[in-house]
Amino acid sequence: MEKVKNIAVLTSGGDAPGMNAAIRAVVRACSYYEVECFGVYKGYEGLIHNEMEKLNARSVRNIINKGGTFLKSARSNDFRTEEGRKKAHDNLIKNSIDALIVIGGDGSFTGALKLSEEFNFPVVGIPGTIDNDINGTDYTIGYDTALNTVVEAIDKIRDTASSHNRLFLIEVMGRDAGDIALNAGIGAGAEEILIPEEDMGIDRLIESLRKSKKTGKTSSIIVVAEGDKSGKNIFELGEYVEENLEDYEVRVSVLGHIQRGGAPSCYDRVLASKLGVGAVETLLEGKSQVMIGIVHKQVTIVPLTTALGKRTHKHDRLIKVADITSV
Ligand SMILES: Nc1ncnc2c1ncn2[C@@H]1O[C@H](COP(=O)(O)OP(=O)(O)OP(=O)(O)O)[C@@H](O)[C@H]1O
Ligand SMILES: O=P(O)(O)OC[C@H]1O[C@](O)(CO)[C@@H](O)[C@@H]1O
Ligand SMILES: [Mg+2]
Repeated sequence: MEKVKNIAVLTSGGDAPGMNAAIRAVVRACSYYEVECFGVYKGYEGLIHNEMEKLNARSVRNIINKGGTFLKSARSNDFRTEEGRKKAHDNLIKNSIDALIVIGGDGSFTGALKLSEEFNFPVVGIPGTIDNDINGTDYTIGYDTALNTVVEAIDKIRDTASSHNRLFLIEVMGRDAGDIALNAGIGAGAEEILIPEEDMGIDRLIESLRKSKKTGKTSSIIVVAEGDKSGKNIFELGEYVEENLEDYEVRVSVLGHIQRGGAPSCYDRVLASKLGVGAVETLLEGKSQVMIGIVHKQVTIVPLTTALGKRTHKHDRLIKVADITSV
């Protein structure tokens, strides 16, 4: 691979708090290592439509503390097609860009890998998603902030649940991953947690709630991940619980997109800074088709194919902790 002189960076998929901090770190690492940096707007959509501009160290001032992504993000259907990726590649070449950093989730990495394989173009991924659903990294950028947002929201709901002796079902994000539900659920002291990776069974849920009522509980919080396996949406689940559990008034709360916003936590800012610098250094070392992640506090480099593979990370221990601590 020839020496990298011009690097482009984009954010893609659902935005996540800390994406700005990651862009800032990429831009400033480029400045440190004296390579040009281009910011691409609106993820792969912007690449297809040639929406990019040169960034310098001053372009990214005062953004480390801001949620969202100033480069904007998008879900691009066109990039899923070979034709779309060809347009994107043509624009990279037209702007003399010789490597691309993609900050995003699993879908964004899948797209990056395809682009790289089809055109032999160097890419490095930085995991940026609140879902924490990427293999080969302990944390993704935005996850810690989202957890804190969820815990704060559940704490507030607990106040009203307790005042009215009610049972609340609270839906959190996570189509395929229970990380937010499980960790925020434990952190907020939820009685039950439903996640996509584990089918608890509705009858066991009712039984368990009935038991805890008998032990003197007067209100309950059930955290439900979007992709839970009950086969019912959260409102249907709420109705089912109300019909099958005596003496409880049930309410449903969907936390929604507040989980994606807000100022990044210090953890996410530092993580984003480490991974942003690591991504530029990795490209300058001539590596490609890899993700920069964090494992046991160490920045690590793993193939994108590994990042996209089945997660080795298991929830078993946390599920047990949740069971023991929620009685
Ligand atoms: N199979 C694929 N082939 C090509 N491009 C893809 C593919 N999957 C996803 N992409 C591209 O990546 C973009 C982002 O993917 P996706 O919407 O799955 O979000 P993500 O990166 O997984 O983030 P999050 O899950 O946090 O929202 C898609 O809009 C699309 O442009
Ligand atoms: O509203 P959107 O952008 O389609 O995204 C919703 C999805 O994105 C995620 O928040 C990840 O960013 C998922 O947990 C959620 O299912
Ligand atoms: Mg995803």
